[in-house]
Amino acid sequence: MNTLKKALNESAAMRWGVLLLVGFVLSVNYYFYDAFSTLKDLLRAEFDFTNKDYGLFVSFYSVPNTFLLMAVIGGVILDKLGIRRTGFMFVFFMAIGAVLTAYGASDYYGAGGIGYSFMSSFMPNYSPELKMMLLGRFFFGLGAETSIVVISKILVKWFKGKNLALAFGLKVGFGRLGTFAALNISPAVADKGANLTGAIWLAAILVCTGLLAFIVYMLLDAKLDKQLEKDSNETVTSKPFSFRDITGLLGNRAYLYIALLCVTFYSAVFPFLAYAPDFFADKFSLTSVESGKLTSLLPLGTMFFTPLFGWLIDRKGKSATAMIFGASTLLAVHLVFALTYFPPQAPIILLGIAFSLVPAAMWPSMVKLVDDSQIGTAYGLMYSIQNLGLWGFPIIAGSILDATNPGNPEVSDYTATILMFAAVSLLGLIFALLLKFEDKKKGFGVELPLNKK
Ligand SMILES: NCCCC[C@H](NC(=O)[C@@H](N)CCCCN)C(=O)O
Repeated sequence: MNTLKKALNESAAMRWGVLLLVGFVLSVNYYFYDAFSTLKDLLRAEFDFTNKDYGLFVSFYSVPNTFLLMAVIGGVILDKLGIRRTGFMFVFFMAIGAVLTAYGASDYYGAGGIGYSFMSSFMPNYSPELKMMLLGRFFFGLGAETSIVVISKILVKWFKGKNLALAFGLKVGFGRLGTFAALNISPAVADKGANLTGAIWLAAILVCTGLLAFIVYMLLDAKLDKQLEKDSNETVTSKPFSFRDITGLLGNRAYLYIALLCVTFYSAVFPFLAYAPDFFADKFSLTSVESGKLTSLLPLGTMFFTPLFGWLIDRKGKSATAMIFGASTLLAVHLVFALTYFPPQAPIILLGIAFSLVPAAMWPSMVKLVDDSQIGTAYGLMYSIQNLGLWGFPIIAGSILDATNPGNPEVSDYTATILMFAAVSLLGLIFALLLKFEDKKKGFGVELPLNKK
């Protein structure tokens, strides 16, 4: 009889339970990120947000990750402090940031609550509400990006050798579920402005429940470590972090092209999504609930398509071609949105296909381009570069919108803004093509099935 007790990660039920738990943390992260896109008009009506103010608010998520290189540093901290301490710290930052944002939008704060007079004492062009919400978004972003890296490491710990690729595909699916929920729930709760703060507090409370879920995960993680008779500190990498790793990666043309594809592709999707409900509402005369539902077709499709494309690419390869196809589709969809009144349902589904193809092909391709020992730094750096776009493009989009719609009217013309997203998609397509040529020249094997390095 086998007297040895099975380790927790040997149990399939435990593994999928862990995926549910950390998937929930990722869902609330994406929920909060996307909860404001259907509230854009209400923020304008309630707090006098210009389009640029709104863009600034969306982009503040990326300030710590880009300018303080937090996505890279977070990965280094993770390797040093381990999953539990790093995860708790960064999910906590996320929760603090979410609560500060909701506080900034609350009636109590607006009526001169704690911090109001301080926030009124500088930069008078920005309202005290906006400044408090920016501070919140900063801490939320600081925690959110590194917590995504922590969750990847948790999945490796529990699923290595046991459906890891599927677990990663489902992880992205959990993120999209959060976006889908935000686009549907947020405008319904806000009730045309009657309960705007309620919708923001709901998003903040969800992030706090994510912190509770992470604490539950920490108990399982500690138990697993005990069973494996090793402290998570033992996961420390033997190789210390060096800035030369970064310069080395940037000297690898294939890495550079995939990082540039990452920033351009995601900049034409996430910042677009932040404006999409308002764009659809204005162009097709929809209510915020209807335009939220329409936009949510995109994350709904990606929930299913991303794992499916991941599974296909695992077996058939053709990652570089998939990225070219995804980037061209994105370009075509933005041109249709900008220049025609074609019913938006079909293009948004196509956008969902593009938004599944590129992530499913791009993230795993990294293993073909860089050495295993550099993979953490390679992803961290790619996140930081990506965040540069997630920081800049919401502001650029808002500025174009303000410039082409003087007087901040209720119904805006989005043509120039969406053409800007089309131009960014075109750059993405060029980088995808360059990646394919570079791969052909150097023989990295990006087109081969993933299990053949
Ligand atoms: N293993 C990498 C998965 C990344 C998924 C990717 N997310 C990001 O790129 C984040 N850095 C940015 C998220 C911003 C919105 N929440 C994705 O496709 O979602």
